[in-house]
Amino acid sequence: MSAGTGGLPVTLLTGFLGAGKTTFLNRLLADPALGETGVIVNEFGDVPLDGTLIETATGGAVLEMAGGCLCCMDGGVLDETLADLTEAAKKRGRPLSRIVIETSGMADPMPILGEIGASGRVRLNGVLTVVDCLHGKTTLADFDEARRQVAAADRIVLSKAELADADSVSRLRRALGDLAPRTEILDTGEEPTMLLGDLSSFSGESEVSDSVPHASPTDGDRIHHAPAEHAHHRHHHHHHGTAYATTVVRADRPLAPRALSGFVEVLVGTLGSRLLRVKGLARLKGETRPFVVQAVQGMVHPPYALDRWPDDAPEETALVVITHGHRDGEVEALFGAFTGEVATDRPDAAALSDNPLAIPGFSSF
Ligand SMILES: Nc1nc2c(ncn2[C@@H]2O[C@H](COP(=O)(O)OP(=O)(O)OP(=O)(O)O)[C@@H](O)[C@H]2O)c(=O)[nH]1
Repeated sequence: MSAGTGGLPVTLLTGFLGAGKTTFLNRLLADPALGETGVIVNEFGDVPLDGTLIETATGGAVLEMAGGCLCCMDGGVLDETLADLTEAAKKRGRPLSRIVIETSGMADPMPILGEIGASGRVRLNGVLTVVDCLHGKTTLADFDEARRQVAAADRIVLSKAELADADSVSRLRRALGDLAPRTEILDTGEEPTMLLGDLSSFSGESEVSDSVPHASPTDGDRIHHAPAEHAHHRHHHHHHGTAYATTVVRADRPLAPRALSGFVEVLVGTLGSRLLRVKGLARLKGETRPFVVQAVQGMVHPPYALDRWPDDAPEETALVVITHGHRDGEVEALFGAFTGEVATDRPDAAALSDNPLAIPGFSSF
């Protein structure tokens, strides 16, 4: 994407579900050389976690948009958000020197780039696309959104290289080279200024057409914007309504760690390639701190504790599960089997008797 002139520079940070966008962004934001950076985070699913994780890591100004998808929103929503973020920073006496927009993992970058281009107040610095070395190759083969994210990149940043073997990283690099032959591929370990600096000197695939190749703040301001309804979905290249399903499972009682880990492991095993993402906070027995729970496709990442519960989050377990292809109630049924929580969208008796894992006594965790 070629950069515009004038206005505050905006970098679009994209990449498929769980690729490592937030982790990478936290690393970048920790570098004082980057100056005051405003962040707009867009998550799919109504448990906003990325904003909390970024605030926790940086204490910076974060403006969060949760529960919708930026590329499906009405025109003008992003522009208003950019204005609010800039104003809030000015009021704090810390004017911004750049803005990063982290898209949701299923976002098509093109409509968002259109919105940035239409905004008179900012200029596009470029598009950074994070690609996960563990899952990138299959994700690129299976999901149009992932290919469009790569095709739009000015720079591609590889994450999780240390978890993958050298051969699969080379194969991934070749696949990326086919999709975006002129785009530089870097590692998340590069110098932050190199990664987030002026991207305009690197020309990626500056035109993304419809013919994308088919492969087989502690003191920060946080403003919540209500997402537009998906009914306003414009015609572009993804179909959240049908292809992806987002389920939120909740429990207000503290959970036994074994029940939680059992749920996540069996979910991964049962859903197989249909499972794309699990993330959220858990309230565990004997713990006052919340635990961050994360899985990306078949990989369960180690949970860790935050120092405290976010101010705006209830002290309860709330996990977002994103699947590709949906069977009604299956995620809720598994959660119920491990935690003793009944599915909320079905009559309790049915939820329990249909439960494939209802082992007597097990739900007493
Ligand atoms: N080992 C390792 N783990 C990583 C790396 N990058 C991300 N992760 C882990 O991968 C999981 C997902 O990372 P996130 O940064 O939340 O990914 P994301 O792209 O922001 O996720 P979504 O916003 O849900 O699409 C987390 O458990 C991270 O700790 C990496 O380079 N190495």
